[in-house]
Amino acid sequence: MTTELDNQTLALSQAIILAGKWISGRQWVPATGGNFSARLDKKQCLVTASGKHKGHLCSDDLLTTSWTDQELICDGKPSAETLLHTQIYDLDESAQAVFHTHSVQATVFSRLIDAPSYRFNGYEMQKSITGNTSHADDVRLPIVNNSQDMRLLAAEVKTRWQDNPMPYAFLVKGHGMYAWGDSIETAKHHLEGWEFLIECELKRIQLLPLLTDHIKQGNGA
Ligand SMILES: CSC[C@@H](O)[C@@H](O)C(=O)COP(=O)(O)O
Ligand SMILES: [Zn+2]
Repeated sequence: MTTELDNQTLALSQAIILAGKWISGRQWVPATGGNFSARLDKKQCLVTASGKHKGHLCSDDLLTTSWTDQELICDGKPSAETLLHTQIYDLDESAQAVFHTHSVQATVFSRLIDAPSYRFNGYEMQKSITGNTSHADDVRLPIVNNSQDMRLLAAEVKTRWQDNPMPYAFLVKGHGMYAWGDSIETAKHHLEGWEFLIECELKRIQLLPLLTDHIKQGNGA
């Protein structure tokens, strides 16, 4: 049993380290921003240690952490935002991995929107988010206000979830994105899908004031 757990921990650590290199390569975790985790069981996960560069993680930077409600038990200093990860695991029993990123596009976009969520519609890539089957359907990305108090932020996520289960991601205003999935691979797909959708929408918003009827009508004969 112990050997089995060690092998599972080792495999998940390696997968998170690789994901960190990929995410860092996309410029989504500058400096020591971002944090990652993978579920070990119902109330235990492997989470990145606080203050590490997420593109250069080693296996010692992945800490086994258990929790009950908002109490964390860990031999070490887990991510300052671990409570958001554990909140997601508690709210979504299917969640197996959580990635938190600080991309420029998600950070800027979240600051432009003065509403609790943003509606995406018309993008084929909406189908990269589990449960979405058409570009023609709406998918709303929640935006929660930032706070340095993780208990407060986790409680806010819980309240918002109870109103509307979240589409495997949410934005924290002026801060970044949380994305998750039922495996490390799916969590990466959700992260990449949402980053793509945000980038498209941000570009569309930027270009809208420059759009002329001439361009709209196909740029002439
Ligand atoms: C570079 S400061 C960013 C932190 O305040 C925080 O938002 C973050 O994402 C990383 O915190 P960490 O404790 O390393 O997991
Ligand atoms: Zn952060």
